[in-house]
Amino acid sequence: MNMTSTSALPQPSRPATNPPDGSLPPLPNPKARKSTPAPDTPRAASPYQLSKLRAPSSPKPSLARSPLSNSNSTSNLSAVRSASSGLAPSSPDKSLRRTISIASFPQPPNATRRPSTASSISGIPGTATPGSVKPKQGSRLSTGTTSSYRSSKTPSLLNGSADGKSILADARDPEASPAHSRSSSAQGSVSTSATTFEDADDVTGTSKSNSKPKETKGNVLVSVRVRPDGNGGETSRNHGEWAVDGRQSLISYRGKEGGDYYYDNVFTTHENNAKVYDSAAKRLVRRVMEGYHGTVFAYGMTGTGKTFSMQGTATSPGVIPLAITDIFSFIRETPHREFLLRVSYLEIYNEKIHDLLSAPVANGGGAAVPQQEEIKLREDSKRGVYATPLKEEIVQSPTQLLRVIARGDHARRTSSTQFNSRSSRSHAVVQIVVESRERVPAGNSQDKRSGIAPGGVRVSTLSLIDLAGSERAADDKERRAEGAHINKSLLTLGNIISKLSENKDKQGNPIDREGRHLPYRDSKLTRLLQPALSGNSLVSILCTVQMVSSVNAHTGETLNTLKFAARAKNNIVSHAKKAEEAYGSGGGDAGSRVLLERYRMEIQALRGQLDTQAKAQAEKEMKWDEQQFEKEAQARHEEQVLEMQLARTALKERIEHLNRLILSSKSTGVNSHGSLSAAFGRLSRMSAAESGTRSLRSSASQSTLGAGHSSIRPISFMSVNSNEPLGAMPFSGGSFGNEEDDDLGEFGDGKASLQRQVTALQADLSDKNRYISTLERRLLQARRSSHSRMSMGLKTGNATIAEHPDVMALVREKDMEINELRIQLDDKDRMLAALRSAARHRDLAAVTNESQLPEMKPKADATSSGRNSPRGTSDMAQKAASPPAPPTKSGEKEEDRRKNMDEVSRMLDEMIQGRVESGHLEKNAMGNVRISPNDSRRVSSSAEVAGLNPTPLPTDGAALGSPQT
Ligand SMILES: Nc1ncnc2c1ncn2[C@@H]1O[C@H](COP(=O)(O)OP(=O)(O)OP(=O)(O)O)[C@@H](O)[C@H]1O
Repeated sequence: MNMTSTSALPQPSRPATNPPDGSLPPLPNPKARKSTPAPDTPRAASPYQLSKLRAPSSPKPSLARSPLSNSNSTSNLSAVRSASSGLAPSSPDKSLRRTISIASFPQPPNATRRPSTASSISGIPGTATPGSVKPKQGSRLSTGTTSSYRSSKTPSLLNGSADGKSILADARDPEASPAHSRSSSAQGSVSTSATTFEDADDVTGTSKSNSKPKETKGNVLVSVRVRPDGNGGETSRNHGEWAVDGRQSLISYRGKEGGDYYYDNVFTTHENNAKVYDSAAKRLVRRVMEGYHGTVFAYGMTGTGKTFSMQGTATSPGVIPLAITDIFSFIRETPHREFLLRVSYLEIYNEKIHDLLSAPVANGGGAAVPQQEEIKLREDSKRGVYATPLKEEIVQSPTQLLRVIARGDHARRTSSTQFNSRSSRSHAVVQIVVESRERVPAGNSQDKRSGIAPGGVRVSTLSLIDLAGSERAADDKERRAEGAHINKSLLTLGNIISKLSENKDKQGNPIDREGRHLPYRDSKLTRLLQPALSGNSLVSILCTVQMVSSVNAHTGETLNTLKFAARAKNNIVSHAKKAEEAYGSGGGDAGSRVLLERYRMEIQALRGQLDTQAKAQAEKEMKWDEQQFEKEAQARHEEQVLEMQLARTALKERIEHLNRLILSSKSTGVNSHGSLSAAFGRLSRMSAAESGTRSLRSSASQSTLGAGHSSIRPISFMSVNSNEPLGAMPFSGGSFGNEEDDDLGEFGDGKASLQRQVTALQADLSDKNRYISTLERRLLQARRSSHSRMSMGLKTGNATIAEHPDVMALVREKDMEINELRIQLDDKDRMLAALRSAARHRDLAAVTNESQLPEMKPKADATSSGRNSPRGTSDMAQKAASPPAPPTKSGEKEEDRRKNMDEVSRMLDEMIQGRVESGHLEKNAMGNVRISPNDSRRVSSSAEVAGLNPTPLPTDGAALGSPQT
């Protein structure tokens, strides 16, 4: 997460005018200090493999050559260690450090060093040499020819020499650094405590300094590191007029203005970055984690190894990466507190402050990167001096932190100079703000939920500063301008340090011994360092020098650096104390900048919101459930309504269909005369009983019914369509023009399903069938009644005639005559038919005989031709009717005639028998026949209604009295 904020160097939570009472809790320190002036044995590699990390043999390696991604790998670390160990593979001072990767980030290496028998004095023989001071065992020397600077071994937070005095206090302080030996890690982590040296002075906690030690000066560490010769590393211990005694922390110069310079640490050319870190920065870093502000800065001439010491290389990480590793080690090993880290990175270039974390990534080659908005320095009573606006990034792992810093390094301005192919042209300030708070006990869920911790939030700042190197005027104009700014700021820094005193004005501002204000505002660097220089912070100054005997120019610069270091050691007074714990966003030192507190409050607020939202959500869900239930009920209701509607629609359709049928019936009647149509509509469904009195002349209708009309056509229509006289119908005729429409309407109705239509039609059909049967019955009745009426009408109509017996008799007589004539006529017809039949038979027999008797044919032909009588049926009939022709042979002719007569007789008998059977004739016992007494009446009736009686009644005739007649 990125966040823009402001950054400032450590600021006291209490006024600087109120120094702490008594001694500060010291770090636990081993009592045995053994000098381990091992060669520059590389410390275990750290993940700090960044763009600006420089390999000793290959300055300014690119980022691509040292990918950060390898940083966390234990195997890589091992590989790096083994590779780097090649520098002194057979050294008797070979490091015994053991580095084990723990969990997700690398652990600081252990410092288990054997007491070295090698001399820690570089350039100074183990034995006294002319012009030098022979160091005494167990004591520090302060002899010198011209001057002598001695580090005040004051019991302090940083040098651990106060341990003996404050052991009880330290034990009571739960937040003091864990025991120096952290080898108790469950995962096998190793000690992160500083490498220590066996030193009698430290054991007793006393100093052999000539001057009386000041308590608070122990909070400032000053170290000098000698860079190896540039010609392939350190090859000679002889620095000419210089003598370096790492064990004694002594640098002696035997030239002009020579003297002995004692410091807290003097690192020879053999000592590596790990040693430098352990001795110069480690304790400070751990104190920062405990709540103190701390500042580490590297000061020195260009090319002497400031950046090398602060950043290191991939194989030899410097102070910054080792500090980062230690920070996370501390966090991991301090489970009772929780931490929040944020980091910012700025540079002061040409007296302007730039945010290196907001800068766009440089396009390679170390070219100057266009910077964004300039950062201003501001000051307020609470925060002191701070830069704004400055981006701060919250980091959660060493890798992440290293990446952030690597990004800043990449953006930092560097250029090639006379003394350094990749010279830093700016002062770079990394600030790591550490917020910590007592962790809520694990079981206390109530407190955990409320976010209320036993203590407040403590905020401390670790400032890691790589200053630009002082340098002589360069040939290049740009370099000269940069150098001028750099030199000016460094000069200001030196001036301020030289004027530092414990004096303060009434407002608490530091003043020099003459009562003048210190010129912090003369440069951005001193302004930014003001809180640290004013005593609010633990301070560790690492001065780098290079002693090249052949280069005289270096001597002056080296002496200047050594003097700067000596003044810093003597003048800077630190009253550093633990930062106050902040409660709430408004209280305490950091106030609203305390992210941990802000986060706590934010978490609380968010929890509250979460609860509210959860409640709201629950209510919403309940409402939603209710709504869903209602919706479902509504849906069910709607479904039911729909079903009902469908049912109603179906019923309606059925009703409409039925109504349409009714209307159709109406329309077939007379749509223009509704009353009759309605009547007929009803009539069409009337049962036989209901319509029994109605008369329907329907012979035509009957024929129409069977005439192939559509079975679905209403019967009423068919009845009417029969062109019956209107007067004969129970209704008057009308327009049938709607019939087709009705039919179309019935079947063109898309709403009714086919099934319903079929059902309706079936129902209709059955209705019509019933109606047809009713009509048929009625027709039958009508015909019967018609016959009876006609008979009755005849009787009724003849009533007057019957009143006249003569007329009646006459009529009867005439009727009888007519009947008799008819019977005779019929008989004659029958006779004629019988005769013709007989003639046919005869002709047939004749033809048969001729075919059987061919020899007789000429005779027969001759006979026939001789009489010229015609042949054929008519001839035969004539023969049958007329007397038989004289036979050519008497026997045959007689036979034929007899046959013909027999046949005629038989036919007549059959006819008479038929009459007798039908009742027209009566036969008595004698075989004689006569006309039946009832026959005359039947004949007359039949004559009158011949059209209705298809069977003609034969009348008796006297001529038919016997078959012989
Ligand atoms: N102790 C050392 N051991 C090995 N090489 C070193 C050491 N100190 C410095 N160097 C090498 O010397 C060169 C210059 O070092 P460095 O850039 O750190 O100097 P600097 O003081 O930061 O210079 P500047 O002020 O110009 O930035 C680099 O190549 C670096 O690797």
